[in-house]
Amino acid sequence: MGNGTSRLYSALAKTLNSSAASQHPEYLVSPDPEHLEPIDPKELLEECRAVLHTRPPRFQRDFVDLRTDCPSSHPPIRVMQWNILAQALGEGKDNFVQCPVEALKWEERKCLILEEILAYQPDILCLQEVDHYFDTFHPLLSRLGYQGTFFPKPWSPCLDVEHNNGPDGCALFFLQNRFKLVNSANIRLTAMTLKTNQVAIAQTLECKESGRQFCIAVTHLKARTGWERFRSAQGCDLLQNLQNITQGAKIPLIVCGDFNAEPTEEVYKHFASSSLNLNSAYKLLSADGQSEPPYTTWKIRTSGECRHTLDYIWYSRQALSVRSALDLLTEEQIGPNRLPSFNYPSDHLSLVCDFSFNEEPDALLKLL
Ligand SMILES: NC(=O)C1=CN([C@@H]2O[C@H](COP(=O)(O)OP(=O)(O)OC[C@H]3O[C@@H](n4cnc5c(N)ncnc54)[C@H](OP(=O)(O)O)[C@@H]3O)[C@@H](O)[C@H]2O)C=CC1
Ligand SMILES: [Mg+2]
Repeated sequence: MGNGTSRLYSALAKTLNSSAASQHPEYLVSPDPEHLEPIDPKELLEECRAVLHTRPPRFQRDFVDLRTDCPSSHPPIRVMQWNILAQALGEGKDNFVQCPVEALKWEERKCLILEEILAYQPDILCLQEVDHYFDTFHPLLSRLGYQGTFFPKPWSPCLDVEHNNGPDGCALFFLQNRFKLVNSANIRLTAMTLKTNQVAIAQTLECKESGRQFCIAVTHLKARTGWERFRSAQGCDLLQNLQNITQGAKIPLIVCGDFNAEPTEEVYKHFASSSLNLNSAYKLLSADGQSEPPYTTWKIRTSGECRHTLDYIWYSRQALSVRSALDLLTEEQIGPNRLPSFNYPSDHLSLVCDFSFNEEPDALLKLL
């Protein structure tokens, strides 16, 4: 084992002892990433695989080429949307009755999450249910070259769980060598003017290669049946905020989220028909380009099997094209006990898309 690997072991090991943070508000303290050594993603991946050696191999998922007519002179922007399952909720509240407790051990589940991120190497990472930001994801992803932002839920249900690691919330990471942060907004969502427990982060980024700007947002709307009107109001508030941030859709937009809403819900319809002119990227995987996938989350609770489409990547349909999207896991891969499991760390699947800017008509002529 070379020096680099030993350093990594200590980096990973450092994050393994994070449960101590529950006694102190240490989750609010983060080491200065400027003083941390960069990590080679390949070496970190090897470290994760070493920790996971007793587990079954990860599932194979392929990117589906969604050939667009538009040529592009710049590399695509890869965006990952993922509700990673808060550790405190998975162990303390979610009641995944078919998932063995050993499959939820943070020391290993953390490596499964990192393995998924490292396998697809997104340029932008939009996460929900993050309750290990300061002790795990921020230090490690900073060393991989990401700039991160975290916005915790004001009354995170994680705080009700014994030995919790602090509140869960949304996190947004982008690769610093590809983008420059132009502005950033942490948004506490309202519903009919009332402040709610749900949040969003919206950032305007500038691509270093092309100089083009776009806005990227991440959110996690209120869960559970009976809250459809509440989610709808939260969605309207988010759309209003995004209208302002994008100067009325002048700046192209990508919105990632666990909307906790099926495509039949009002909040979905608000997004689909908004004047921001958004399309849902994963519809493009369907034969007619009009249908959402059959599920993005699949679990078994005491109440029974829960198979739903709740997670989306919305994008400005005029300014951006989806070049490819990562296929979902099949029912066979997910297996009879559903998610989470020994080989997949969350009850939600990650969604990953490659975007490119549609060229302005003048630039397009030059490329042809
Ligand atoms: N500490 C305090 O003083 C206070 C604490 N609270 C806590 O906050 C909670 C409400 O917070 P809120 O943000 O509105 O929560 P939500 O209703 O949005 O759900 C919170 C989490 O629970 C998961 N969830 C969804 N359905 C179920 C289910 N059937 N069983 C178990 N978990 C589920 C969701 O995961 P997913 O999105 O993946 O479906 C989500 O991450 C209360 O239950 C309470 O515990 C509230 C106020 C004050
Ligand atoms: Mg959840």
